[in-house]
Amino acid sequence: MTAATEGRPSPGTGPAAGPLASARGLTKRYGVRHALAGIDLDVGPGVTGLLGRNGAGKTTLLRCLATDLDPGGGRLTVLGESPETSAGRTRIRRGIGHLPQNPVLYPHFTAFSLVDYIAVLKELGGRRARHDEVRRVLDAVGLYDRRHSRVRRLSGGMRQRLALACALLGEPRLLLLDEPTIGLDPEQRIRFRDLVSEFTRDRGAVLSTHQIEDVGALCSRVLVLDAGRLVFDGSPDELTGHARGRVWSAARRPRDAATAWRGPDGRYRVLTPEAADPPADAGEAHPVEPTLEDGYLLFTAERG
Ligand SMILES: Nc1ncnc2c1ncn2[C@@H]1O[C@H](COP(=O)(O)OP(=O)(O)OP(=O)(O)O)[C@@H](O)[C@H]1O
Repeated sequence: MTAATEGRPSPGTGPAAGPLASARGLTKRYGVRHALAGIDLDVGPGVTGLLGRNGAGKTTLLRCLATDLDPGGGRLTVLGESPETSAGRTRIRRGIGHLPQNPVLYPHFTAFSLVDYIAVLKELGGRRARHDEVRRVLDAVGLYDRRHSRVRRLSGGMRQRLALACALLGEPRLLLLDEPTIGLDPEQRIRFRDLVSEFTRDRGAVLSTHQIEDVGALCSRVLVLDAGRLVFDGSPDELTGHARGRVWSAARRPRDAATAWRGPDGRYRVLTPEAADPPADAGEAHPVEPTLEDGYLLFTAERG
């Protein structure tokens, strides 16, 4: 079933020139712990992938961009606006869509009423245009047919898609997505990729994820955070290239590999610290083409 699309609100407006978001020396501390330790960053159109270990600072960065958290220091602009003033924060919130990690959804609401409630909070147009917009985003995430279902009766993946529908309301210029594909089945993940890819033809998205395949499939640029610092900023191909000549299929697990794991064929995928010959204790070994995951694993392994 297709939702009505007429009368939908126009994309969030605001200063058009310049990056969609820009940070200089951005810091955020929780007590003595630096969650962000001086981030310099410009976010442009397209999908920017944000990778990093658990606790690296990805959610903190997204929450600062979403004006949900006050950074402790540095300069930040989002959609050309500073979040330091109340008026600036309001304009940013109207122009972005934020899918937080572990979104809280009211269980007794129906899917439609929940998205409509968020649309009211976002002050999206009159009732008719707002309802058209609610139907549009529910349709976009494949939940239009479940619009009358109570949130508590939806599966985990459906709830995640419902939260994504809320983030898409009002055609924001910048989408901030914190682990959006958690719990999605493979079909819905592809649908999600297509949706975000179409969406970012003329807008931007920052996608924090541990699903490296999503980064390879969607992102023109990838950032790696490590202990609150930006340690890599480049294309997925460049990150993959980091592992070139350092990935082996080996008969045995060598002692000094950066990373090694046993595959279903009983052989070991071995990532070596240096581009050199395979480790002598790996037994029979031959080089294999690196993946984005190899590049990321080697890059983070080098940082201890
Ligand atoms: N509310 C909080 N109070 C105290 N410390 C916090 C808080 N939120 C995050 N932290 C700390 O800040 C650091 C960065 O956390 P953050 O959630 O941004 O990491 P992340 O990269 O998103 O991790 P993950 O991949 O596990 O979601 C961690 O050391 C974390 O323990």
